Amino acid sequence: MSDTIVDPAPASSGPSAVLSARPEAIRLDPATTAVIVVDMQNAYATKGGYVDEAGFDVGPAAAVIGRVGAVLDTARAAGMTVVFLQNGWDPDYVEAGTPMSPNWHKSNALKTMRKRPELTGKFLARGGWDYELVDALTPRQGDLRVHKPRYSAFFNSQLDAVLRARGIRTLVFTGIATNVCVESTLRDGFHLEYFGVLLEDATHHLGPDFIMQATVYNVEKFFGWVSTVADFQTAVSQLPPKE
Ligand SMILES: NC(=O)N/C=C\C(=O)O
Repeated sequence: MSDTIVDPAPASSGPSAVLSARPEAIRLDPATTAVIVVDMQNAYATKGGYVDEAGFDVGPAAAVIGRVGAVLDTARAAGMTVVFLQNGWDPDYVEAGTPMSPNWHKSNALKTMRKRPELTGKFLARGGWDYELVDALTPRQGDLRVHKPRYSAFFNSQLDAVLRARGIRTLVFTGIATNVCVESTLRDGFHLEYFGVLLEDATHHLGPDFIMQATVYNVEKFFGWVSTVADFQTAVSQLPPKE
């Protein structure tokens, strides 16, 4: 582990915390840091939702819900911005695209509904249970919600504008799925000059375990920093509480 501390907001004069991370520690300034909660919707974290019905394992999501909640309590107390992302489309699936869109071909939600017509309209439609955030992670006053129609939250969404308007420089990632929407958004954030931190145990992947390891390797080596919920709590809980 190196002694370097990466500082995304060196001009900031307020209190900051140093987060233990790989490959280097990173300074978190609460005024310029947002916790991004990726798609903690029934679709991705609850039995009977889209990924469960499509054959993926949602079992580990229950523990992730608790860990994300703990991260949010710590972040809100320190005055960090909290952004909930919600993946999906309008109830008529216009935003999902036509066969001219790769999304129409690759989305396992759309494919499962085409294969099992009795499920048509159930998955990821705004206004439906599957699209809703899990009950335990209901947004609080001051938290932001951003709708997104593709894996990366930086495409066809308000995310970049919302973050820039608040002077956010650092994005702390939690949510599902590590290897799809979390990684896509962290990567695109890197290309837009955001500093991305993955709290690995506050995420869950879709697919075999090696795919989680691949994302962690990619983030640590190429796109950002990797840390844990306990290290985030230790660092951020030492900050003075927000007035
Ligand atoms: N939230 C996600 O990572 N979603 C992954 C797959 C999908 O939405 O089909």
